[in-house]
Amino acid sequence: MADDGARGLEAVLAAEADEIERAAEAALRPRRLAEFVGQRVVRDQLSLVLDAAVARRRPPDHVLLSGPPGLGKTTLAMIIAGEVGAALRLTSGPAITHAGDLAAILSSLQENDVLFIDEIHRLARPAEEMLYLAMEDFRVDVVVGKGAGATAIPLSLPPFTVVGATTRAGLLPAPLRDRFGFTGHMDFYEVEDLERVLSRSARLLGIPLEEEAGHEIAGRSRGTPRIANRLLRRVQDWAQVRGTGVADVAAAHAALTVFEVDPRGLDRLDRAVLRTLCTRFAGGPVGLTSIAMAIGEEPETVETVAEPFLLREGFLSRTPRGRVATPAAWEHLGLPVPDSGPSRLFD
Ligand SMILES: Nc1ncnc2c1ncn2[C@@H]1O[C@H](COP(=O)(O)OP(=O)(O)OP(=O)(O)O)[C@@H](O)[C@H]1O
Repeated sequence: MADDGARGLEAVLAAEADEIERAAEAALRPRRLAEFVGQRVVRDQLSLVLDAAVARRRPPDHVLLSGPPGLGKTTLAMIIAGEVGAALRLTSGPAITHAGDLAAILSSLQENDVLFIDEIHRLARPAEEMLYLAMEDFRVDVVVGKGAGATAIPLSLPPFTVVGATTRAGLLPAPLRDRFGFTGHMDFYEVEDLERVLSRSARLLGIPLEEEAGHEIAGRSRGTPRIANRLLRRVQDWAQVRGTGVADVAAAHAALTVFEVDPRGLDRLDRAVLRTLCTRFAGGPVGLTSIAMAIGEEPETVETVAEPFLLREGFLSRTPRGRVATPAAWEHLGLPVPDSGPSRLFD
């Protein structure tokens, strides 16, 4: 009982912390495309699509944004709505458990609304089918009644735009993917772009940020603006509570040490994945689920949060037989690289 109570409290505290994080994040979101840093290709493509829509006085084509978490997909959806002067409705694949939930959302849309569906790859199949009819024909069949007496009443919808976000475009069924007029592939940010994100955020947070400190934080942010902003807020905490009130390089080093973000930007989760792979599974190959279970995480968290970064940084390799730690991973953890290490990659 006491344990349940403690877990309950932990969940409440975690939810509150999440809420605070989300509010802090929202305050730092760019509102216009011109303020959106980096992702030059997607920005250019979007700007063309949006300008054309405004010129034609038509809602823009449906847009799919794909890429790892925290790169700005939600921000871009908000920007799309803002740039064309439309209202934004937000939902997500996991929130729509029945086709009826989606029918309710669709039938309440106003002309030109932008409907943002986060994690669109997690929509249930019946909802997915309803969505592509709505996207193509601006129509939804509302089912009235139950069993043999049920009838589908077609309801026309006003023109609207779907912005779908996915961390895994490959999981989207082709018929749904094909309904999007444009897919923006978002990639990790360069350090220089993150430095620009940080200096903008520091201005908004009212904390003086020294250039060298900005460079240090950006280098440890795993190519991800969400992480850059989060680390900046921790550096701000340190600077204001234990430092001089300025986010200088000493504050950056000290705060990032306290929060266990190492010089290559690996955090606890990344290191847990690598350490488990090296010490419990002898460097692999090993399946994703085994790694996730060994560290008490969801396979999806390991796959979408830690793995893309570890792959990109050359710490991990994916083979048909499972994940393998590269020599760089052993070295980073300060472990001797096993002789057979490199050759196992090519088993
Ligand atoms: N290009 C950018 N310029 C400035 N800030 C950015 C940029 N991209 C993202 N951010 C900031 O990073 C944070 C996370 O962005 P956002 O929520 O849009 O990411 P996301 O890709 O939708 O993530 P998820 O898929 O996990 O919801 C926001 O606070 C936003 O202000």
